[in-house]
Amino acid sequence: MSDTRFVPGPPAVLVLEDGARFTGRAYGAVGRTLGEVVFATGMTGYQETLTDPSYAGQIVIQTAPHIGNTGVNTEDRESARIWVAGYVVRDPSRVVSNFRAEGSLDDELARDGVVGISGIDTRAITRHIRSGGAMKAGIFSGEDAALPAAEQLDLVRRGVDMRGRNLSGDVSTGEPYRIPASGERIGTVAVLDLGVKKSTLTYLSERGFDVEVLPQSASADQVKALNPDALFFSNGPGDPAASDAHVELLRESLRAGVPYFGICFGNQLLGRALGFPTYKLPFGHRGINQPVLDKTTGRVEITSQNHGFAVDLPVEGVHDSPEGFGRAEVSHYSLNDNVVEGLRCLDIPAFSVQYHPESAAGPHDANHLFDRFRDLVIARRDETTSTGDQN
Ligand SMILES: NC(=O)CC[C@H](N)C(=O)O
Repeated sequence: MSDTRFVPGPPAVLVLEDGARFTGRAYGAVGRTLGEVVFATGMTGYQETLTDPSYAGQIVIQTAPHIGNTGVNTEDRESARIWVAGYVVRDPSRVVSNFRAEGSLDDELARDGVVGISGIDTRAITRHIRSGGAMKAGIFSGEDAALPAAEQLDLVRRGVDMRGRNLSGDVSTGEPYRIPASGERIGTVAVLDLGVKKSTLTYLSERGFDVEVLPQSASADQVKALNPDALFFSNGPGDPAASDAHVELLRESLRAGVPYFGICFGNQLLGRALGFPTYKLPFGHRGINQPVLDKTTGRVEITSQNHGFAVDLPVEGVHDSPEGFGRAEVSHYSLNDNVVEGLRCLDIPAFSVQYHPESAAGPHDANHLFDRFRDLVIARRDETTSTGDQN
């Protein structure tokens, strides 16, 4: 148990684009931050949530009231830093109490310069957003808390909209790197890092892939130079409609018959590559208790999710790809609201899910999808060996 004690910071205010104001105390860094306000319903796993790069540009409201109890540790980080644009909590733990803790969340937020606010009725704001939709917001603390309310609101309204936003360059690795297979080696997977989480790379390596991680700016030639047995696009922040270069990169690889698996942003980009549009959800899905039906097995999985956009397709039926990639179907959908949660191509070796089979945080119901990917790659390899197809 650490003796790090949380002392509530100076007054702070959360201002929403529609004019709503909620007062509290500074938590983490003191100052000003702007972003899109969204809520996450996970009862555990705040550290994994905060270090998920998909949250870049977003002010996250945690509906679980008590946050920070177990502090922070190196092992539970999903990336090198906290990525949320701001953090809104009800009741930060006064003490850190866990044998794995290396420090407090309050200090970690401050270290990464993340402005937060505590003492907020997070459930009330969640209900507000549930009816009003995700919107722009700002947290103002310290000197910024004293700015006139009209000025604060003006700053919030002039903030950047998540629609049309490409944030991949902010979160992706600058340089390629490699993680060797830790299981029995089956081949090489090229991973386009659009904001990848550590757990995803671990799962891929454990399934026998040498994992070649590429920056989001990678060219088709860079991918080809690796002669990969498979391609993977990660989760990531931003609007999939603003990622044309990634869509083109994916199309080129799909045309060459390279097996593909995508998670979250990688699902939206598969949808776009096939020629289907994406759209913005009213308030998104963020939490670790989201029920999804896997149509291919008839099983329900309780999944970890974090998305504000989705692929626009009817969940029933088979859909012809307007881009000439054959037939595709919705393989998974949300049992809460029928939103598309997975795609499966019937004529090319490609599939993807909108949710997070790597969990972290969340239940492990969907981990088997990494096996599905490995099996797809092995099947494709056996097929090309027997037909002499060198694609
Ligand atoms: N976790 C993700 O990959 C999120 C994808 C996308 N940025 C969305 O909000 O829908």
